[in-house]
Amino acid sequence: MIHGELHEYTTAEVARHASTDDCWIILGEDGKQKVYDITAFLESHPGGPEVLLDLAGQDAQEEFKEVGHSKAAQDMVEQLVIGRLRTDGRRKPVKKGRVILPLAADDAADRKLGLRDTRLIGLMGLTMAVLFAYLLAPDV
Ligand code: HEM
Repeated sequence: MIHGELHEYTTAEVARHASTDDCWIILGEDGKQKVYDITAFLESHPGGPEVLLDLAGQDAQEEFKEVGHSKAAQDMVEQLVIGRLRTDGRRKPVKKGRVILPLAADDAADRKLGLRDTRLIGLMGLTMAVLFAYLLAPDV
């Protein structure tokens, strides 16, 4: 298929194809993403159908790269292309269940630490005040 003639799909359209009998994914670098119908390939995927179904209807580029797929796998992908992703200049939508969680947990830990620090500083100030009051108090 000639690249220029590929049909354009939106992320919303791709997202509607997310089941075992109708499964699309998005692959490719930002701005050059393509849409793939992987329904017929699910069962023959050497990595199993589950990993693909988890990403059904979504952008799977990051995960595809992380696995370090062979050149043969990358060539295989191109047999399944059905169109291009419509790019509207916006950032990619954040996917559900991404690595955002540990970061959020870190944030929470930071906030907790901040609160504890504030309390500690307050307590130190109070101790100093009492100490000074005691030291500076006129002798009886
Ligand atoms: C249409 C897209 C895909 C094609 C054509 C494809 C093809 C292949 C092929 C041919 C292999 C065998 C190893 C290799 O040659 O690299 C493989 C393994 C694997 N793939 Fe995919 N894959 C696709 C998408 C994905 C995605 C999105 C994931 C998401 C995590 C994934 C996860 C894996 C895993 C975990 C293995 C097993 C690696 C191993 O056992 O060493 N694949 N895939």
